[in-house]
Amino acid sequence: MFKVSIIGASGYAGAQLTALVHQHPAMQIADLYVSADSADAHKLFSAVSGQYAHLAARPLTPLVLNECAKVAESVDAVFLCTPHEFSHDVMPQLINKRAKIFDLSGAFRLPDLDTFAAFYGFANQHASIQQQAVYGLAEWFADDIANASLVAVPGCYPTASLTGLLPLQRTGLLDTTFRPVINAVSGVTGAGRKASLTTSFCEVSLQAYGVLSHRHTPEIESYLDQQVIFTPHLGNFKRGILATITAKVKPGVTANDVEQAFIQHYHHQPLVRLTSAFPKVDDVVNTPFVDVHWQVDEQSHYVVIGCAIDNLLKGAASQAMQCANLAFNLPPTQGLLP
Ligand SMILES: NC(=O)C1=CN([C@@H]2O[C@H](COP(=O)(O)OP(=O)(O)OC[C@H]3O[C@@H](n4cnc5c(N)ncnc54)[C@H](OP(=O)(O)O)[C@@H]3O)[C@@H](O)[C@H]2O)C=CC1
Ligand SMILES: CC(=O)N[C@@H](CCC(=O)OP(=O)(O)O)C(=O)O
Repeated sequence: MFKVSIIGASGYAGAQLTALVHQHPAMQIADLYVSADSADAHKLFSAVSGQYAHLAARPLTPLVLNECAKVAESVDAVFLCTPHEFSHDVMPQLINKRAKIFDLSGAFRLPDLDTFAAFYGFANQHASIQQQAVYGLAEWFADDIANASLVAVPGCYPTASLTGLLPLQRTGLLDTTFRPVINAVSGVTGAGRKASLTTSFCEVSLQAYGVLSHRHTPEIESYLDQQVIFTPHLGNFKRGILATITAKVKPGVTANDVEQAFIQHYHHQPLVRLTSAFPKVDDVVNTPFVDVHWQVDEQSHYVVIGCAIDNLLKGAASQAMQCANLAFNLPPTQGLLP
């Protein structure tokens, strides 16, 4: 059995991951952590996350910062489901110990440190750690993930966006003079569990935010190798992301070329479902799948691609688990599908 500790276990992503580890046949939970001064310190996980009230009673342990190295020495995997700043600050203590590290935050996703500072508002001061980080988009970087000591698990919007665009980009079908336009709507859990005015029940109403400035724009561009226009929206539902992407293919590219690109890249990927109609959020919520569908207009060369995921699963916890399965040489869907 692989021993696993989860830091940030009381948050939305951390609680989901805790449940996934619990049901995984080859993993066992060692410790669940919250911050040293957390209001939830010493409470039971099952009491804080009532959805998991049926799980065995486990305390949320306050994490003493200078003891993080010990955590990484005592287990096989550490999942960080914590704010970007915390993941950044703690990483020197965690990395290159016994544990493989899976960081769900954005701290180590952007290889270009100037871009990182511009979009995150603080500097990534660990350039050598950044060089060790592997991007955890499981279907696309499986070999690197298998050998990584630090996996930077992608953001939820980039997972949906890159899954839709990479097949066309990698097969050279995209008209690169046209920036793909990504409009995506996320459920409110995407913003995390902490109370805020923007995400309070009476305030949430479908609205664009982060227009032309969201930190997921450079993340998508870094791994697509192509500039995009990305507009996120907050929707008045709890879970799920629907990304609708408008791109242009090169003149002469047919609908069949586009279909073959998706089939070639995804026919052997059990968690990518090429659906027969544009995807619905409800079909992926509480599942580890990404659903993908597209339509091509051969006259105008436009293609519209729809991708749906559960932001807390394929957009966070189940993708982290896919990465851990790859890193431990386990079947990629183990613990994720019945
Ligand atoms: N929600 C989503 O859809 C997605 C989130 N992510 C990323 O995953 C991470 C977690 O997100 P999410 O679950 O939404 O956030 P939440 O705000 O719901 O949870 C954050 C968790 O981190 C803990 N925490 C905060 N500060 C510290 C600290 N200094 N030391 C240890 N634990 C700490 C919190 O507990 P406490 O404050 O009580 O200590 C809580 O358990 C973030 O980096 C987010 O950007 C990535 C993809 C999708
Ligand atoms: C609805 C909502 O607020 N979503 C979050 C993205 C969640 C995510 O993917 O998180 P990280 O990239 O931060 O890890 C946002 O737009 O900031």
